[in-house]
Formats: sequence, C-alpha cells, structure tokens
Amino acid sequence: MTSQNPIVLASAKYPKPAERTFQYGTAGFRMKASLLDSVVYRVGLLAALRSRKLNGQRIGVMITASHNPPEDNGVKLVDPMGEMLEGSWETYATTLANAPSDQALLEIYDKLTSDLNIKTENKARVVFARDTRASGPRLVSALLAALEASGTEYTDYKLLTTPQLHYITRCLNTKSTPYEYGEPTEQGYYQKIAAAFKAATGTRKFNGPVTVDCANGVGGPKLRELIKYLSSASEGGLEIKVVNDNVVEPERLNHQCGADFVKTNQRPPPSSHAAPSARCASLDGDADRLMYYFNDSDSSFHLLDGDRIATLAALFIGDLARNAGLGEKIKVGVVQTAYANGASTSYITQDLRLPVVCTPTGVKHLHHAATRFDVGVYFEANGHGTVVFSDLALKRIGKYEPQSPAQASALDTLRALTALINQTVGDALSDLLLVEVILAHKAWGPKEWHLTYTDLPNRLGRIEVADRNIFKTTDAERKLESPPGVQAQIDALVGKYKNGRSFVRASGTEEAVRVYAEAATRGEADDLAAKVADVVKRAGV
Ligand SMILES: CC(=O)N[C@H]1[C@@H](OP(=O)(O)O)O[C@H](CO)[C@@H](O)[C@@H]1O
Ligand SMILES: [Mg+2]
Repeated sequence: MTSQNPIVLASAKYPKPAERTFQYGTAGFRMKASLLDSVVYRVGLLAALRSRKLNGQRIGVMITASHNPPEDNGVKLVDPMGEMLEGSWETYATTLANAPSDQALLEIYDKLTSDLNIKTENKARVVFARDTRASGPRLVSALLAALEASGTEYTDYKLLTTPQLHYITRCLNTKSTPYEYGEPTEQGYYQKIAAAFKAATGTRKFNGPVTVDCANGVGGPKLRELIKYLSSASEGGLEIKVVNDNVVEPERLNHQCGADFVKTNQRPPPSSHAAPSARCASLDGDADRLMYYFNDSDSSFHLLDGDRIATLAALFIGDLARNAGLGEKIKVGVVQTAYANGASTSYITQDLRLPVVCTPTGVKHLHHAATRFDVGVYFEANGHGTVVFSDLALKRIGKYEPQSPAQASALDTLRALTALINQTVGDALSDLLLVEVILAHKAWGPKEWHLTYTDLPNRLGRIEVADRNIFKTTDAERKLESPPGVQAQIDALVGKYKNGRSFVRASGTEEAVRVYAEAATRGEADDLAAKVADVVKRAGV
C-alpha cells in the first residue's frame, strides 16, 4: 500500500507550503529558513536518486545561504567530482520541490527512477554539512528523514565551509584511484593546503600580517583551525589576524561585515581599523568568496575584488609556466562574467595577452568554461572563483624535467599551486593563501597589486519590478532580447558616455533586476546607471 511507503510517511512531517513555488536557482534553493523544510527533505531524495544513478558515488548536500541574512537558509547539491550539480538535474530538483502532496512526491520520485533508468538495487551514499545558521540543525533533521526513507548511507560532516564539503566529496569519490584528490576529512583538507602553502612560499617573506574578516560565519572557526597547521609568524610564516568570527550570536552573521558587505558598499566593515596599506580580506558566510581591500595613506579605500584576484593569479601562473619552460605547452585562459570591470578585461587581453571568455552569472557556468583551458582562471567580480588545471596540464606539470635551476624553482611553485588551489570550487581560504603566496613572491603590497590597472568607475543597482522574468537576456547576459525595444534604449544611453557599458538582467537569487553600468568617470557611471534604471522601471511595470 503506497500510504505505507516510507517516503510518503516521512514527507507528511515536512509538508510543502501550499502557495509557494520553489526554484533551484543560481546557487540551489535559498529563502527564509522557515519555508525550507519540505525543500530540504525533497533535496535529500534527489541526492539519493543522483547517487544511485551514479552507482553509489557520494553526492554532497550543503545547507547554507552564504551571504544572505541570518534568517535565510539554503540547500545545494555537490556532484561526485566536487562540482555543482549537473544542470539537467536542477529541473528534477525543482519538480520534486513543487510536488503538491506527499503522494505526488512519491509518484515523481518513482517516475524519475524509471525515466532515468536508475537501478533501485544500487547503493545511495550522501555526505552533508551546514554553516553556522541557527536553522541548520532543524533542516538537517529534514534531510536525515529523506536519507533514511530512501535507504541512503550517509555521513554528517557537521559544520564545514561550502568548499570543504566540495573537497571532501571529491576525495571520497577518487579514493584509491589515479586521481586521488586527498584525505577525505576536514583535517586532510588543512594538511593538504598547509603543506602546499609552505612549498609554494619557499623562502619568500610576507610583508606584515593579513587581517581576515570572517563575516561571523563558518569561515571564522575554520580559518582558526587552518592556522594551527601553518607556520607561525615567528617561524617566518604568515600572520593571519582573524576578526568578525563571532558564531555564538548567529544574528551577527554577514551583519555589517563580510565579502558581500564590502563589495556592495565599496567600504570596509565599520569595525575595521586597518593601518594604511595593511592587507585586509573578507570572507562571506560560507567562505567561498574572498575580497581584499586596503586604505591608502590618504585614507582612500581600494577594493581588490574577484577581477583583481583573477588577474593576479593569471599573471603569476602564466609567468610560472613560462619560467618553468612550459609556456608553449600550457595555455592559461581567464573566464569572467559581464560584471567584470572592463579595465580588467582589457588588462588580461592587452597586457597579459591571455584569452578571456565571458559566461552567464553563476559559478557553474564559469567553472565549466574554465575546464576548456589547460589552466582556467575564473572569478566572479564578487570574489567567488578558483583556478582549474586540466588533466593534461597536471600531467605535463608533473612529468616535466626542468632544464635549469630557475626552471626547477618555477616548476616547484607551480606544482605546489596545483595542490594549494581548491580545484572543485571557489574557496576563500585556499584563495587567501594563493594571493598571499603571489604577493610574497612578487614582494608586492596591496598598492602594487592595485597599480596593475585602473578600474573603470562602476555602479551595481537593484530594482524591484512586478515580474523580473520578463527580462530575458542573450550574449552571456550582456543584451536584453525582451521586453522588446529596451535594449535599443540602453544602447542609445551607453553611446553617450566615454567607455560606457551597461547591461540589465534578472537576478537568479533575488526578486529583483540588476543594473550594471560603468564609464570613464564616477559621475558618468552613476548617471548612466540611474538612466538605465529608469528605463528598467518603465519597462517593468
Ligand atoms: C551580481 C552578482 O554578484 N550576482 C551574484 C548572485 O547572483 P544573481 O543571479 O545576480 O542574483 O548570487 C550568485 C550566487 O551566490 C552569484 O554567483 C552571483 O555572482
Ligand atoms: Mg558563498
């Protein structure tokens, strides 16, 4: 009798809010935590299906809402190699989440099982973790109910950063293969990164400490843990000052601090008292985004965002490959979105002479495009990104016999970077150490880094309209194809500004439309943004 089915029985405890329609968005499901129990339960079922479909490979489930306010939460799935869930499965997630009743849910679950030829006798294995939000433990119970009901083996990794769960998922699925990624534990993560950081740094010196604002999220305790594995400043290691790491009061999460605050407000967290030219960095709530910034001697604030991290990494890795004698064999490329500052794109193509690809927003798109290069550097302007090395590049870097001491030294550093960089997903802790290694090698402070190019003044706005879905884009989100006529109005405005560029797209994570504009001066960028916003408001009513 179907009413006795464990999936139906457990589902009754996590009823779907009737009037709600859910969507697996840019970064999974994300909303007020109070609305999320049924979604998490159903995501648990999907994780079971995905694992069975892939012959029992581990699937990761991360419960987090990243930079969103403390009362929000979210859930997303991690594929076996530590990548984001394959695109076609997002639709199944959405369908399951919207099943109107427990019985309908079971029918969709069974239909997916047969449509996707999933062998029910296969094992299902899931690993999961959460950030520090107060709603996390409650949502974990909903997830557990689904894993039990679907006969899934699971491991609860408790509190982790999102990238740590991605790392562990890949380690588990590559264990005892030629592609073994590392020890599938939190400790293994720290050991791997710390050893690689030491090797990549070599004898270089750090120019003073770096202060890291942890957004009062899971990155705080995890960074403190990582520090235990690194050489101390007295041993010549990097001094890391941890601030905003209060996870005891969950309401402080992302409040007046963190990577999103810094990027959106273009100013340091109010609690920051950094000395001139001191290196400061901010993580977001689940520690997959990183922002750097500093105050100049005249107190002017400078942001070193994802574009800056991408250009720094591309410059350094390109030089290392050449110096190691692999310049011809390893092609470095950069992947950005339309939100990348136009000056960064010109710097990459004209100064670094590297190819740039532009993809739609969302790291899954960038990651995918980056894997087409031997070494693909990808970052969103908001600080989410990493570097991926192709199997061929890894093989070449691993096998190459250096022809001189200089080549040997560059090769050693390059090899260390392949282990330091989390290749599964953007990882603020790993990216932080990557930036520190590069600055130490170049003997650069934030000022020298900032001098590599001059950002075009820009403005990112957010407009609430009746229905954001009428705004449909093409050309990697750089042009609107609907509503009709709106793009022509934007083009006409852009044409009036020196170095003007502007585009409009519906957010994938919020009920809003985003307007981006840049131009030669601050006044012109603001003006262009305001005028384009007016066009959007008129079109959106
Ligand atoms: C302009 C912007 O920063 N957009 C963010 C934001 O997406 P939207 O689709 O723009 O809401 O959240 C995404 C998930 O964190 C992130 O990948 C993306 O970069
Ligand atoms: Mg995040």
